[in-house]
Amino acid sequence: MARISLDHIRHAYGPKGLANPLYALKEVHHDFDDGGAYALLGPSGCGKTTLLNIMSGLLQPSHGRILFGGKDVTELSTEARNIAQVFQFPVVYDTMTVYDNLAFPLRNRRVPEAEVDARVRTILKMIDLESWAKRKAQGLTADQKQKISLGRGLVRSDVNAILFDEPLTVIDPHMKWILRAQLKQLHRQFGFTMVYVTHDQTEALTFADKVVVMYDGQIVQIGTPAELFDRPKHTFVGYFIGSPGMNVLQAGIDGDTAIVGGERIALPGRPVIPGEALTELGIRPEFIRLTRDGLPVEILKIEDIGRQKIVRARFAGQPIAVVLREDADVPAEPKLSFDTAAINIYANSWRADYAGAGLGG
Ligand SMILES: Nc1ncnc2c1ncn2[C@@H]1O[C@H](COP(=O)(O)OP(=O)(O)OP(=O)(O)O)[C@@H](O)[C@H]1O
Repeated sequence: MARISLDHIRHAYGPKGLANPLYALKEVHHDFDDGGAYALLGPSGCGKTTLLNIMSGLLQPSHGRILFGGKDVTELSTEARNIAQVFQFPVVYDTMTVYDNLAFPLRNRRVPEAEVDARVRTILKMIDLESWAKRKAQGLTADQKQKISLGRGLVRSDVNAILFDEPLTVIDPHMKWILRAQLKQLHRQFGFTMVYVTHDQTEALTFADKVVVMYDGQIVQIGTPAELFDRPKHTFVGYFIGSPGMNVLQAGIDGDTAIVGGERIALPGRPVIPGEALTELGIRPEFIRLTRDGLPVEILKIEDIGRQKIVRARFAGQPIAVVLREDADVPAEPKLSFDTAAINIYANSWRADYAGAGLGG
């Protein structure tokens, strides 16, 4: 296992030496800790696969270096980096048995046969294909084949890291939960450094200790699921994590008060706003209540989604969502109350710290 350091990495596809290249990765400067379980989360086209392929050596970055345990591996091939990689679609040898497919990476490295057998049996059990061990892979379904790909990624215990690129896309939903839980358990047991690409927030939040949120070729926040929920660093994180996402309202700032369409909202402190920034107020729907006293609001509709109600409303001319417990009463003429401590202020889309309030970070 190794710490993976990305040292000022940037990447542009297409011919080298263009005056104004279009960067698929703008600037990534970050360390992935030895033994960490990370998810790279973001929408389609934000650069997740590009970043993963730079780590594995499938792609050479246009700028910057990549280090494993402090050693520069930028010029090294995938094989020389000693990485296991699992892709979105199955990569299996159809003419080999399921057992031999799993044994292949170990036999390739001349691991003693007794050890090969022990490891392959463990993995067969994990992916629930024990009864298929002696059958040729060509007869399997796409999702069984993908389980073999996953198993091949996990069979070696001596890799520097295991990289997963949306590995559960073709797996049925029930099996997804099981495999994800097993990956997590394997991580706890063996301490592999794991990097897992996904655009699915549930997948990212359940798998990873640290979620790396990417947007438009940049890492916008790295944090625990709780940090991403409570203190989104960028309005995109607020919007992308959570369902519905964070409310983002255009707001003016007057000391420790936000002004939204003429309504004054107390803040937990005085936000530090650089120069002429565009300012917004962010609050998650879970931290707004409908009360008898408070700010005027127009209710548009109430969606009952089982254990919760989502209230869609208009506040000071802007759309707003409120999440209520299923049994919560909505007063006859409801008003809005914000949980002051849960309000984040954004300047040019980035979260501003509150001066001296100890809420930064
Ligand atoms: N081989 C390529 N040549 C040119 N442009 C590319 C190539 N691969 C990716 N891109 C572009 O680079 C950007 C980042 O793509 P990337 O595949 O890394 O994103 P992603 O977040 O993994 O998306 P997805 O979830 O759809 O796979 C996109 O604009 C994409 O069109």
